[in-house]
Amino acid sequence: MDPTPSQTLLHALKDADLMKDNLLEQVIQNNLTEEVKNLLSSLPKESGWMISDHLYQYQNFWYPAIHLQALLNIQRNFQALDTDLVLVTNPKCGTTWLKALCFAIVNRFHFDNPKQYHPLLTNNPHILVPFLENLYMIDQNPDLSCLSFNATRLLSTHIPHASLPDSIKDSKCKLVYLCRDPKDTFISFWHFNNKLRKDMEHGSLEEAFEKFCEGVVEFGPFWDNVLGYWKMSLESPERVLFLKYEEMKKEPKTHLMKLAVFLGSPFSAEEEKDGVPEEILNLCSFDNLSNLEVNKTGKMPMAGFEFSVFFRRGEVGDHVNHLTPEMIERLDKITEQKFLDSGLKF
Ligand SMILES: Nc1ncnc2c1ncn2[C@@H]1O[C@H](COP(=O)(O)OS(=O)(=O)O)[C@@H](OP(=O)(O)O)[C@H]1O
Repeated sequence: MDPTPSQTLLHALKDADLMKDNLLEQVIQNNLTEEVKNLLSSLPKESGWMISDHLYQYQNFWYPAIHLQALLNIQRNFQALDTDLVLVTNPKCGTTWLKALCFAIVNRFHFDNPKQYHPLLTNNPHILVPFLENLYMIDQNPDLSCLSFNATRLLSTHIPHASLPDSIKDSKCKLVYLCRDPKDTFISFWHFNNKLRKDMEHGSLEEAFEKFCEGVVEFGPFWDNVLGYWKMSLESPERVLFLKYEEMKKEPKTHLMKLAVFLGSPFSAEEEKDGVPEEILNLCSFDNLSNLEVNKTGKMPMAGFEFSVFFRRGEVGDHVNHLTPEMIERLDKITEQKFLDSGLKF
């Protein structure tokens, strides 16, 4: 089958910097179907503060055009399997870490000597556990057979619960949701955006903060994205494991053990004695991953940006170095109000 014009363009741009010369906008326009172009013209629209020029509100959440196209493709065509494992996050909440941990847990019997060889040593976690949005961005119905590495297909998404495809809602597949303090999430977003935009205009932190507070951010409002999965985890704890980045940082081993049990692959007493959980934690640690050659110099296929943008500080509380006390108070108030009566706290 001949490649579509957008596939040809993407191929040619494989190593290019999409952020330069507005190439990203060209790719986006090339990949939108007439249906989505028409839909976009009817949706509420805001100027974006991340890499996308604009965000569109669909089913109460905000998306760049290319992700809206992907969402419609996913809603229409993605067929979940009961054995799938879907990792869900708001962007910048620790997705890369969660992907690495889950990949290492689920595949540990294939690579029982991670010091010798492990795919995480030579591949970025986003390659091993791809975003559904990326798979469905260019292709309306991509071949997912490459994901069947073993019985469990590992996938990830930022799609809010309300917009998940029916096939995920109706299947028995498991979901792990990882959330993070919105103040640190916003700051992580802010730095990520600036790295991607390089020498292009960044806009001010204050403007971006205002948009974030209003909920205008990819796959946001942040709080609504969290609440959808929080409620599902309360209703169906066997299907959704709800985790917090801060708690994982504080007690990594406890959470790794919890993850393994939830994923149906608990560590045996012998594995514990042999220090397998510690080995996995070390393999997936910020220090280890961020210092691997692949993550220092490798690039995200098609998008062209460096894998290093997924690693910054990996700490809790960095927002105090960037937000004023007034900003902190404002975000905390919004969080308190949004999570009121939900039992969720940060
Ligand atoms: N292994 C590991 N352990 C702990 N923390 C880690 C790890 N890898 C990445 N990070 C930090 O996670 C932040 C990036 O978030 P995401 O991975 O969710 O980004 S993305 O949504 O996939 O683009 C970003 O947080 P900040 O440092 O606060 O910006 C990364 O540094």
